[in-house]
Parts: sequence; C-alpha cells; structure tokens
Amino acid sequence: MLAEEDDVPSLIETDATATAPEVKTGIAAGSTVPLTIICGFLGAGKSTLVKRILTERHGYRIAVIMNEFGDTADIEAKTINVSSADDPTAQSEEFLELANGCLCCSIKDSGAAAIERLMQRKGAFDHILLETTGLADPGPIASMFWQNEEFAMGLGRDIHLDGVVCVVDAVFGRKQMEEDHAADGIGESLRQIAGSDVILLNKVDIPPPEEVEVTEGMIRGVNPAASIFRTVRGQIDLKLILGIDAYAAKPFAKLSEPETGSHTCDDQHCGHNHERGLTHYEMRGITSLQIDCPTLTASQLSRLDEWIRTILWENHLPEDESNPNILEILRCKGVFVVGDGKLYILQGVRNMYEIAEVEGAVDSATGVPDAGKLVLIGKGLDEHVRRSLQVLLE
Ligand SMILES: Nc1nc2c(ncn2[C@@H]2O[C@H](COP(=O)(O)OP(=O)(O)OP(=O)(O)O)[C@@H](O)[C@H]2O)c(=O)[nH]1
Repeated sequence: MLAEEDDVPSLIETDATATAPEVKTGIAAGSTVPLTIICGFLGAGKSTLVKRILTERHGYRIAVIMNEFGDTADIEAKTINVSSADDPTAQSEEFLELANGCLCCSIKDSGAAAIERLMQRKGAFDHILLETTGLADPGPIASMFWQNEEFAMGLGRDIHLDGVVCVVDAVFGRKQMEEDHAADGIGESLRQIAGSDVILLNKVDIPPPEEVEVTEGMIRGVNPAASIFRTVRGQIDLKLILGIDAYAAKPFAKLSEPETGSHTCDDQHCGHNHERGLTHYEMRGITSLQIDCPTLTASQLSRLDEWIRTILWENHLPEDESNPNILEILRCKGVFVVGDGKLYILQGVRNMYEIAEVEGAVDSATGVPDAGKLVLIGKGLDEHVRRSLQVLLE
C-alpha cells in the first residue's frame, strides 16, 4: 500500500493521437529493448524456465538478470569481466556469455544498476529478462520501469516494460494461495499472480488434471486479465511470453469472459458470484472485480478517468471520502469503447495508470468487444465499487 506521505506520482502525458503500435507476435526489433519480469513462488520453476531460454537455440540474444547464477552455473559460458577501477559497483556483477548468444548477468543489489551496465552493451541483445526472487512482489519492480518520470528521463530511453510473467507451481500453487497471508492482508504469492500479464501453470505433469483445473480456476479468479498457459519444465513458445507488449496501447486479445455454469470449488475460499458468473472473486484478502462498461461518451470517459484516479491515488471511492485507504489496487486493465467506435485502453500498475486511444482498432477481426470492460485487482473490491461505477456512467 502507498504510504500516506508518498507523493502522488506524476503521470507522463499520453499522446492520445499517437499512432498505435503494431500488435507484435514475438520479439521484434524496436528502438528500445523490451524487458520482461519473471516472478513466481519458491520452487515453481523460474530457474528451469530461464535455463531453458538460456540454452535453447531460439536465435534471440537475450540478456538475463538474476540474483545468482544458481542452477544455470553449469551452462557452458565464458565469463565477461566488467569490473572497472573507476566504478567499484561493477564488482558486484558477473556476466556470462552463452553459446546461443544469450548474456547472463548476476546481481547482488539493485536491478537498475545492472540494467544500466547492460545498456552499455546496447545492440548486443534483443530482450532483457529480470528474474526475481521467489518472494518478490512484481508490482513495485514493474512500476520502476513504467510510467514514471525518473524512468522516462533515464532508462526509459533504452528499454521498455514488455510484460510480467509469473510461474505458478501446479502441485503446491493452490495450497500456497490458500495459505497465503500477510500483515496487510495480501500475501506475496497472490500479489505475484495479481501483478502478472502471463501466468505459466508449471509442473502440470505431476498432479491429476482435475487438480490442475481447480488451480487454474483460482488463478483466473484472482487475475481475470492475465493469459494462462500450462507448462512442463517451462516448455512454452517464447512468442507467448516475450514480445507481448502488454503495456502498449493496443487491443488485448481478450479479457477473460466470466465463467458461467457449474464448476467445483471449495466454498470456504470461493468468492464467485455463481448467479452472474465469475465477475467478483475474493480469497485471502485479495479481490478481483470485472465490470462491464457500455459505450461511453467523451465526458463519461473523462468522469471514468477521474474515478480511476481517485481509487488509485486516494484509495477510496469518490463518494466515500470518510473511508480512506479502504481500497488498494494492485493492477487494473480496461478497454473502453467511446462514441462512434474509438477504443481506449487502460493499463495500471499499483497507483500508476494510463488511458490511451488505440487508433483504428475497432475491428471485429481483432476481437475488439462491442462494449467495454474494466478489471480491477486488489483489496476491498466489492459490489459497492461496481455500483459506484455504474452510477457514474448512468
Ligand atoms: N516434474 C516437474 N518438475 C519440475 C518442473 N519444472 C521445474 N521442476 C523441478 O522443480 C524444482 C524447482 O525448480 P526451479 O526452476 O529451481 O524453481 P525456482 O522457481 O527457480 O525456485 P527458487 O529459485 O527456489 O524460487 C527443480 O527440481 C526442477 O527440476 C516441471 O514442469 N515438472
């Protein structure tokens, strides 16, 4: 949660008239290098995924930043010495250059310094992967690389945030989610799922398919906006996790439709609204809410923008000032249709967000919906929140 003394972050002006970036399917050449954050529970399979990426002959030059080489130490590699007498901080990093052209960097302190050093080798790689520790909350890490002034003036000239990938253990993931707890209500494993754009449900070779189904249903409940793929030992087409441009103003492939019909779930943990499908979910302090939005007028979009700003920056509903800090939004995502078919995309990570127009995107072939949808993931997201937005848009 934002500390009360935190300044309201300054947003970068979005040029709503800018041409929408092309929808990319895989790593593509661009002026800035994409950065992907890999998070996931302890032992879920992050290193296995990274090791696969570092050893496979995929043709991409990928730089991987990790806290320690760990399992990848046995990879055939030559060490690059980057230490410099002028810069003692360089001593804390080690680089390995791998046979397939990938570059591996071990860091012991802040990721930003290592990335700056990597950028001195700009042009030497196509993508940066940042592997976090098993207990890391990806939200603050992602917000270091997105929509803040410091980033835009510095590293943002060279890199852009491509997406957050979370590896979830198909064997223990369900238990980890059910037992997750933290002083402020939302534990790390749920924060990881909430803050991700792609979720790999890994080790699906071990549990029976029904269990995998239940775990996947829980993940979808917590984060209805993420793509979920089942994997064994991190085997996945890299195009599905790298070069996804999750933070660009482009139409999403889809926001998951509410589940309808019967499914097995444990009522103790289930917050599904079975009557109307899975549009509200609650588990161990984390809530997610999907709200359908009608086609909006320009003034409704502006009111919606203000409403979002209030809940993200002031942590309460606009009409509920007497109840500060009742909401905590970890992630929000939305697609809004305005007037005669203009499409706007909302992306938010913690208290930073942008609403940007996608030009020429309202095209049924790209799967753009007739009406809009807002997905909020965080704390305190109950039916009052849905009602507040509905009243605003009436
Ligand atoms: N059966 C099976 N085992 C797997 C799979 N993926 C990873 N493992 C094994 O699970 C163990 C943990 O995998 P890691 O890749 O080290 O997990 P991690 O998330 O990096 O772990 P930490 O760094 O401790 O957080 C290792 O013994 C892997 O070989 C899988 O899909 N199926």
